[in-house]
Amino acid sequence: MSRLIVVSNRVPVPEKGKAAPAGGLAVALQAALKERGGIWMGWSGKSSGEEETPQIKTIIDGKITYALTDLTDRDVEEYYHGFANRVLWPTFHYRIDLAEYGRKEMSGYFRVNRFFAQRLAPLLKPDDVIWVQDYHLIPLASELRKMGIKNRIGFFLHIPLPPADVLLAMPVYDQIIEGLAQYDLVGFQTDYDLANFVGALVREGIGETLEDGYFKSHNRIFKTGAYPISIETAAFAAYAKRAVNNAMVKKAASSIIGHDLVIGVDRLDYSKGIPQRLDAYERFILANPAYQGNVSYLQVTPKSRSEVPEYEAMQRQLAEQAGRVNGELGTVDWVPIRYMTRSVARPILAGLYRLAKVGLVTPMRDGMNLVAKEYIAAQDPDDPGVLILSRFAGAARELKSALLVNPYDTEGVANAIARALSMPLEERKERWQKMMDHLLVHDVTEWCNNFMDDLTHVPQEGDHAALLT
Ligand SMILES: O=P(O)(O)OC[C@H]1O[C@H](O[C@H]2O[C@H](CO)[C@@H](O)[C@H](O)[C@H]2O)[C@H](O)[C@@H](O)[C@@H]1O
Ligand SMILES: O=c1ccn([C@@H]2O[C@H](COP(=O)(O)OP(=O)(O)O)[C@@H](O)[C@H]2O)c(=O)[nH]1
Repeated sequence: MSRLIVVSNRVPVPEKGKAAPAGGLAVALQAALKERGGIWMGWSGKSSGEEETPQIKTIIDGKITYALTDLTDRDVEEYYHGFANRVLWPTFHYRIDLAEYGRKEMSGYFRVNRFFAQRLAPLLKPDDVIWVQDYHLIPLASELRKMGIKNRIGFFLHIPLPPADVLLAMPVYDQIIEGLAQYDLVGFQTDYDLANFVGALVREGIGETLEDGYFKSHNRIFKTGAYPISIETAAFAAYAKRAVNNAMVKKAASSIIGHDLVIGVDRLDYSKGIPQRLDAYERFILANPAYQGNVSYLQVTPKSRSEVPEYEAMQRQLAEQAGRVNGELGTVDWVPIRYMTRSVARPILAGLYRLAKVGLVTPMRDGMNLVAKEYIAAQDPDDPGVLILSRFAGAARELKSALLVNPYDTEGVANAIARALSMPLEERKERWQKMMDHLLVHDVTEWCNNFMDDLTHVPQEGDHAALLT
């Protein structure tokens, strides 16, 4: 069996003495790496300051080698904060109004990808299979190909892929698309993302669909597909069941006696629709005064990408908004919104999800949204809560028994909260069971296996020649 080489911006290096893994993606990829042996390469998350040529540091854990590199201050600024998070992230989340195009950041992005390719190439063997994760590393295959690397290379995009009119607003869209065409398999979260990709290229006359998901563009043939990512469903359900004994979960449980709990869990990001959600919750309380004093809304929102101005501004905006709503609606013995910016470990989150009668997941746009899936997995089968889910999250393509909402419709979301809190047990059970059955089959191991099966069977670079003539 050929080795697997995973490349991603962040690398979940296991920490000594820490039993709980970082998340479903890490669990699945580490399992695949353990089976085949291989390397997980990426950014260490640290800066080397001014030092221009940081070297790879390796950490060996059984059959897995973690290969990490620092980046210079300039690289972090231009590649990560700059192009990845101020151009690709907003554009791919349909927010061209927030995209900041700068030549310096664009060239920094391509430079860092070249640097990753230079560091990776000497570690490769001819039959290794390479799997690149996410928008930070789109040009990596192109750089590897320039160096003569012929291995099978797959790419999975964790975020949405917008339609042509949005995608093409990005000045370097042609280099980004050409970069994708250098892979052998390009995977998206949903059929909608895939259709947007194919539609954009066909409309612009730079791509052509072939049979079986194959696609022709930039003088290459590659496979495309939708591979919805998921969670380690059974394990997560077990965490939630066990979490009743956790001290923090017990404290939370005793603080909501006689109250219904509504929960929201999101990285602090404009794509997650948190201000719009707070508005909807406020509207719900104002329209349903009987719930005043009887419902608590816990919003867990760890800070993220604080160096990017839009994120920094949002931190202030949200704190003010939660404070204002609490000031206006709160009473001596009731706080309507419990707002936390500290992050919570997943096994504890599992317990908090289980306490909540309603899971509020209302992004304006989201690649998948694993919180939605975790909320379902964490429920008590005898008394499950209700998931309110934005139709613009990738998860909505699968979790069709959730209460699907449009996050731009404040009143619609407010009504959904009222409906969820009063939903009869039988309906809750029926909706939950359908979603849980789906997630037990379509878990993160299945996601990983499906992608790997396709990647190991696509024709290798050079074997397409006949098809191209
Ligand atoms: O690494 P950060 O800049 O701190 O950001 C954290 C991650 O955010 C994004 O997550 C996405 O992937 C999820 C799993 O596929 C998906 O459910 C979610 O909808 C996406 O937003 C990003 O894509 C990751 O690369 C980041 O590490
Ligand atoms: O305090 C927190 C908040 C979130 N998460 C985890 O972060 C992930 C968020 O993934 P999602 O796909 O919902 O969104 P992303 O942040 O990747 O855009 C989920 O596994 C959450 O359990 C966590 O461990 N602690």
